[in-house]
Amino acid sequence: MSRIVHLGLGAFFRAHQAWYTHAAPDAADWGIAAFTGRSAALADALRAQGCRYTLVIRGPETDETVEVTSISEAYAGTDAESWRRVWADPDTAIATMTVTEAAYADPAVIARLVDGLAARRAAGAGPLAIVPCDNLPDNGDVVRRAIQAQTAEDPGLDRWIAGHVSFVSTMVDRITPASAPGEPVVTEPFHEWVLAGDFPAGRPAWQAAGARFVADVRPHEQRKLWLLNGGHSLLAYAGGARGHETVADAVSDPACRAELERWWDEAARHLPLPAAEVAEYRAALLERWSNRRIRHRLEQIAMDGWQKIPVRILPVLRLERGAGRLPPGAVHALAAWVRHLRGGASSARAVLARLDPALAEDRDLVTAVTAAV
Ligand SMILES: NC(=O)c1ccc[n+]([C@@H]2O[C@H](COP(=O)([O-])OP(=O)(O)OC[C@H]3O[C@@H](n4cnc5c(N)ncnc54)[C@H](O)[C@@H]3O)[C@@H](O)[C@H]2O)c1
Ligand SMILES: O=P(O)(O)OC[C@@H](O)[C@@H](O)[C@H](O)[C@H](O)CO
Repeated sequence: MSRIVHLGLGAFFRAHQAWYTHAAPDAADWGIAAFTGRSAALADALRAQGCRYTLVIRGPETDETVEVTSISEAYAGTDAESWRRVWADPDTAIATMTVTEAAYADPAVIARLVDGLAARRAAGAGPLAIVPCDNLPDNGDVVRRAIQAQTAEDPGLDRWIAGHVSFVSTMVDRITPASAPGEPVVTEPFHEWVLAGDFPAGRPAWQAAGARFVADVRPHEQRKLWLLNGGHSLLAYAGGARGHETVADAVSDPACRAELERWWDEAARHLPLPAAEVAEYRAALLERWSNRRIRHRLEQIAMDGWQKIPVRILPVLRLERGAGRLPPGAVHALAAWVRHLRGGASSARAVLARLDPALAEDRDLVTAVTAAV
């Protein structure tokens, strides 16, 4: 039986949400019907293994191997008939997604959710929770607004969604490098999942596996997006330029490490959290990133900067500029990204203008980023 439908059968989903569901004490009641983004290859490979797969939890010295059994069905993203059937099933209580940050701006992705919701409404299958698990602030709200933009001309569906669908915002964390279809998924021992929102048709006892249910996910999200993901992006661009291949390589380079610490100092000033908690998180990140047995490639992290920089670096940059400061850590992160983009016609000003026209008018900032490129 499947009671969760998932979109985006990538490595992270298999290391995180599927693992949490597998590890929950009531796992037997909660199968997952998982859909790939588009291609059939991963769904075929998974089905050939009875939907079971190996998760390698890779510590600094040893591996733990888990056979994850929470996926009950696997389909190609193009299988619209199965998609609608699962959404229309009254047993389905939750829809999760990991489709990359870029996909939230893709109307076709949102249209698939709308299609599923319309099938559910037509079947009278009752309420459910939508739980996005990508690295975006207020991801529940982002999906709600994107869906509303598409259902504005269908007031019946719009009202049904308002009365039956809960949008849960989440902070998700578990470093999981890319893996090929059929290969085990490799992940780190650390895992974190913080969720805010209702589950009107129930949920697995994910808390038993370490998930936390809170009223407001924002402080957790900012800590993770600014320190971990912002630090990752900085290392990806600055470390890549210095010839490093992985996060562990870059963070062990004193020049990259100094830039990282500067960025962290700036971000920490704006986190609504006790200083001791932030210091502990920074220390834990350095330990996680120095695990050389996890080969997390900078090239993978550097992708889609246009979606990542606005949520990882810009919030802190704006707060610093608002306080009249020209923050060297954020400036260097932007400069490293501009350098990474160069080769095309990008200049610091053009990059800033695409991010936010107001930033491109900030002459001191443009001059500082240009000088640092
Ligand atoms: N890998 C990590 O360490 C990690 C940690 C926390 C959060 N995340 C989040 O999970 C996302 C996916 O990471 P991953 O490691 O699984 O990557 P991945 O490349 O293994 O998987 C990405 C998935 O997204 C799907 N996808 C991409 N574009 C799509 C589109 N336009 N429509 C529908 N589906 C689409 C792909 O088909 C694939 O199933 C990240 O972008 C991030 O937001 C990842
Ligand atoms: O997965 P992306 O492409 O959103 O970002 C790359 C990394 O910063 C990210 O995957 C982190 O490893 C992850 O967010 C840790 O939980």
